[in-house]
Amino acid sequence: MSSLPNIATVIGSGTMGPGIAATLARAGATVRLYDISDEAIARAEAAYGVVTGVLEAVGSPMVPGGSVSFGTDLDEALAGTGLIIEAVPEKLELKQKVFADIEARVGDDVIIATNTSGIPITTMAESMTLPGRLIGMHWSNPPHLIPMIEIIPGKATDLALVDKLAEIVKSFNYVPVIEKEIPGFVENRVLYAILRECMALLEEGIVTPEGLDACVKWGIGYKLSVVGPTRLLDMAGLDIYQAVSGYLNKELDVSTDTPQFIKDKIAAGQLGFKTGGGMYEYGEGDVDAKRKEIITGLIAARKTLSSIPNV
Ligand SMILES: NC(=O)C1=CN([C@@H]2O[C@H](COP(=O)(O)OP(=O)(O)OC[C@H]3O[C@@H](n4cnc5c(N)ncnc54)[C@H](O)[C@@H]3O)[C@@H](O)[C@H]2O)C=CC1
Ligand SMILES: Cc1ncc(C(=O)O)c(C(=O)O)c1O
Repeated sequence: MSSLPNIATVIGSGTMGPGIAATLARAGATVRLYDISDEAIARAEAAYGVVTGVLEAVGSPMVPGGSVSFGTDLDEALAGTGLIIEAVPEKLELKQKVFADIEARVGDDVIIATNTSGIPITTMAESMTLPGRLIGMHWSNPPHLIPMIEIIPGKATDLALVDKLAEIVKSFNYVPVIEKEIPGFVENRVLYAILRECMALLEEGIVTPEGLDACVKWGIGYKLSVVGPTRLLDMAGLDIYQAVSGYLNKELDVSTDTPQFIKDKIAAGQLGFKTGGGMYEYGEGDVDAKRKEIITGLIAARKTLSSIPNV
């Protein structure tokens, strides 16, 4: 019998919600996708169609009986649910308010998971009536394509939940990675270490954005998609790592704030795809074309990576 509850609820239907909901539905769950905004729900219904096409394209197995419904009624969204995944904006007070609204409506045994990118679970749970039921469940974007989920218990989390959630994640063929709590968790700590150095190299004019993307994609991304960083050290030689890290680590960027040029872009309304310009400029139709290219590339890469041994 699947460990995935029959009914699951996703709270927040923005960038992450539709892909999470579709993944759970594909595994057989009746999923309710809830948002406070009618516009967000309308966008999510459209996004769900696209996501379903992507899941077909990667050959994601479909367990009969799964479905997604969309709505702005919280009572309806939570009725009979066994698993709630919160995916509202990354603001502590907002998330705590959402947890209070949920706890007032569901039984004590319902799991509440948060897709926070890195706010400590312990801090979020402080305002809860039953803090033991909150657990971090960090999906990576796009959530219907990246088959890995970080599981992070806070100090108060009931430890039985860790194994239970890991089984749920395995039930839809994703890899659960169980971690100790630390700000940013593991994935974003590694990603943000890379991004910090990348932004410093751009700011200092060491490399162009095109050059940086090519270097990181082929020199680092391609390799690391096949061999993880620990195995990579064995491949390179620990002596080489010692020799290079001995002079290089002290040269790496250690700034603690967001780079000024990024702040300037944000102040000028340049947020990336969502505003038609960011690190790159996009003309008419370019954003849609780039999004398609990225999804097509991720589908092809996932198929290939799934067919080779896990080294
Ligand atoms: N965007 C990304 O690449 C990733 C985001 N995350 C995390 O997932 C969470 C959600 O992120 P996104 O989907 O990007 O955010 P988003 O801003 O795209 O969507 C959030 C949605 O929540 C809705 N919302 C706001 N208040 C609400 C409430 N009280 N009840 C229900 N819905 C409410 C908004 O209307 C919006 O549709 C954040 O914690 C974020 O840090 C995690 C992994 C990747
Ligand atoms: C830039 C960036 N920041 C955060 C996240 C996240 O995992 O929360 C992602 C992502 O890809 O998932 C990201 O790209």
